Amino acid sequence: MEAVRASAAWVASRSSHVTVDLQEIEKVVDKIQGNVPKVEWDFEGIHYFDNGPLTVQYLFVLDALNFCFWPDKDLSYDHLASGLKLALEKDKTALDANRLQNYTGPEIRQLLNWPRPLPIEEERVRLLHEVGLELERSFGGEAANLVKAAGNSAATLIELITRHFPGFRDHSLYKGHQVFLYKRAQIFVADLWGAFKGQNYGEFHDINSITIFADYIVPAVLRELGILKYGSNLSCSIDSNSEIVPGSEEEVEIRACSIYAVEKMRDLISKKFGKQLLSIDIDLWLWSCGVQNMALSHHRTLSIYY
Ligand SMILES: Nc1nc2c(c(CN[C@H]3C=C[C@H](O)[C@@H]3O)cn2[C@@H]2O[C@H](COP(=O)(O)O)[C@@H](O)[C@H]2O)c(=O)[nH]1
Repeated sequence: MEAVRASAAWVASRSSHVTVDLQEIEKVVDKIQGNVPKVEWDFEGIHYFDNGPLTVQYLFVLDALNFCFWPDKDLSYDHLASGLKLALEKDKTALDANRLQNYTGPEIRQLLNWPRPLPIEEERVRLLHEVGLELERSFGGEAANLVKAAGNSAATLIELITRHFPGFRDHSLYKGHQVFLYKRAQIFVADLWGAFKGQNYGEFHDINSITIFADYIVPAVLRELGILKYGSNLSCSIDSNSEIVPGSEEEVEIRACSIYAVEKMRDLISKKFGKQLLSIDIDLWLWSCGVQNMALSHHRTLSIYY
């Protein structure tokens, strides 16, 4: 994930709407004494898990749809995770590759037991079809085979996912440079690692190469901590719930600076306290703080990537 780390640093060094405050990072690191509170994967108790290939299929479909919940104020990630879990418990074939290729918008709603159209529903339909089709074409219909093909390397798995599934190619252009963010591909690796506790389908020798997952919750937490500082125009837009245009400098800076800030935090913890933390663990801590703070205002971008 060197491309993610390097391009995020490139953006951070040229950023004008967002600044990373290194002193605030140091204050936070000192306050927690280098000990990031441990948050268990599935602390919410909402995910499907059977310790086998169906769990891998579940997590891949989950992360294919793991984006943009905020336009419906009653909808959250939890509905997606628990909705797919229930659907699978009722019918073990619900996420089979041939079924994924044929779902319609209303059928996905039914699957998730959601009473009205989902945000950017047509894109969710298209992405499910893409996942079903390519899993069938190249991986015998099973996400478990995709994971096996990566040979226990997180970087290889992300490379395979982004090569085979265009919907996971979370790139942007910033001042003429290509920026790699890979939020949903990386979170899939982290979900495997968390669910299978680093064993079996969750065993990756290079799990430390993963960065945080640049969504709309973690940047809001970093801003609340004082680590990210926004310029006054951007602050006003976010606090008044105006939409931030996808691919705009503001949006790319928010996401890239979040990745960069956490990598800096990780380096500092290593230097000062001699602890080698995973970005995944920092991410889950920050994200769990964010989703518990209902008052947090986050940036709003219509995006299929996060
Ligand atoms: N950085 C980061 N972003 C994450 C997650 C997760 C869930 N991870 C699961 C894995 C293990 C845990 O037990 C979690 O259940 C979702 N998101 C993002 O949040 C947003 C949804 O927010 P709201 O509208 O309030 O539900 C949306 O962009 C979604 O893509 C994460 O872990 N890290």
